[in-house]
Amino acid sequence: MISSLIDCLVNNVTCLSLIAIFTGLFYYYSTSTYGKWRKLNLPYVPPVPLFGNTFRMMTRLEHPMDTFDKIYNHFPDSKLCGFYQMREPMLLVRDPELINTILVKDFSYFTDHGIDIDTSTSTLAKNLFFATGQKWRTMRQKLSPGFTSGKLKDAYCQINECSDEMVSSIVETIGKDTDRIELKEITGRFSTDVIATCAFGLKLDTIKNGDSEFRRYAKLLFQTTTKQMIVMALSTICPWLIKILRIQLFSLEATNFFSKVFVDVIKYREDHKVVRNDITQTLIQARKELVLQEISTTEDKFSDDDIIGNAVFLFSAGSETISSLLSLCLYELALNKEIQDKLREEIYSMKAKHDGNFNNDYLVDLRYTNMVLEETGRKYSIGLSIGRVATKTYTLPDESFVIEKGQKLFIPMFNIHRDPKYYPDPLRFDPERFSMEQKSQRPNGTYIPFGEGPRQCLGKRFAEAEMKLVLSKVLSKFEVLPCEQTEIPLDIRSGSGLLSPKNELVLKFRPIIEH
Ligand code: HEM
Repeated sequence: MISSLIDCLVNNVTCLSLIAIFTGLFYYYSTSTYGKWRKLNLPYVPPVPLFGNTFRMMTRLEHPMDTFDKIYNHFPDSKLCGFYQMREPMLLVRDPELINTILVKDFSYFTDHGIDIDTSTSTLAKNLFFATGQKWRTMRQKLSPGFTSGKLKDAYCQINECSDEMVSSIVETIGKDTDRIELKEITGRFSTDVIATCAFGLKLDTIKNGDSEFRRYAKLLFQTTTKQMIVMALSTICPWLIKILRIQLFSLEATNFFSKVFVDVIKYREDHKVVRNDITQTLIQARKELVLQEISTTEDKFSDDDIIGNAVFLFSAGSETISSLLSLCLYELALNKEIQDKLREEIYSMKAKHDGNFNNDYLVDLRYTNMVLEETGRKYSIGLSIGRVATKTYTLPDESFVIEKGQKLFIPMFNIHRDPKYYPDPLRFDPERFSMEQKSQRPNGTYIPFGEGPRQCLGKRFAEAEMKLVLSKVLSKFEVLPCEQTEIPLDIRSGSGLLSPKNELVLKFRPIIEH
């Protein structure tokens, strides 16, 4: 009896000791990085064990936009401050001049995005955005020819066709029973059709025929799911576990769907010797040089998966981003009638000047439209932030701080774009902020919706041309107005990885007679 009591006690003590040791080790591990900013004497937001400063974000109690807003505003007078994303020490760069130095002048120290992702687990992860070092440099060089102004000119005609389809679809809807149009859906269908035809020669007709698998899967790729949040959390706590278990970050269903489509497109073009002046052709050329001829070195080996991964990335980057920004632009135009009228006046007069040719000169002449789009990109920086990692140790130009190799940087573009120091009354939609005069008064690094420097968005010019063309067509035919279903103010905390309207975005479309 006594011996069994002793056994039980010993067992319990062993068990409790093990739990205590494990808890102690776990606590130590989860907080072991938290001394970094204190030691470096950098202002920082005090972290909580394991979650750092991102507990509410990681548990989805708060949108990332709100989490980073609080961190950004914590130290209004600091150039740099620290925070912890789970246990990862992050350096938040608040100073625009320094941001510009990092992105442009001293880019060679900060060439990578600093996203921890095991590219061997998913075809989709093998794309330019996640690529690092020499592999990024080689692939960027191969893909850039697909986005030159010459290639863009070839795309105008296809973008115009899709814009006409969008106008017809609005006319059809209005002719039926309602003049209310839900913008997220129609702009999403439009941008899906544009990227499919311009980049891959696929005529999807999503606008005419309703939802398509392409649109469904493209949306899926940008959605931040609970699984993704868990994988992201795990990748900062125990990255080795993700590697061992080969956990996929992206939807396998969507990855398989797109992989099959693009394998088929490339195979068809090669088998039938079809040559077109588009992004697929650029990818085929990259495949020839990097995969088939193996021009690359061992440091940057490429496989067919790299080609497919980039095709899928370009497809999704080209559809979801434009659809969000276009919806937000039309929303602001509906709420700001004078700006809309001024924009329409410019479209009419430039159409007359260029005899109705929507060519490059026409687009260059759309100066006010450009200002409207710039202001949309400022107020709604859909990417929220830009990431970089120091690929070499870097001393700040004023020698006040050393950024050590491997340090991840967080560039808060959304917050800079809404900082009253650079943009007074930041929630007011005012394209005049982008007049030559006002622009020249702002420091570099205060306007970066597409990033900046050698790693700037590859599709920037494509995106700008596409939005100018579709606005030209739609606003020539319709006046957009708010209605009782329009959400004011608009909540942009959507569940996708991008900032975009959380709920339906409904506007009233009133046909106008073009003069
Ligand atoms: C309104 C539309 C868009 C916005 C606001 C946007 C924004 C961005 C941003 C902020 C980056 C990161 C830049 C950096 O790290 O400095 C980026 C990268 C990228 N974007 Fe876009 N983008 C848009 C449309 C597009 C389109 C239409 C495409 C292609 C069809 C595209 C392709 C890419 C690629 C390939 C990268 C990675 C570049 C690299 O790492 O070298 N984007 N974009």
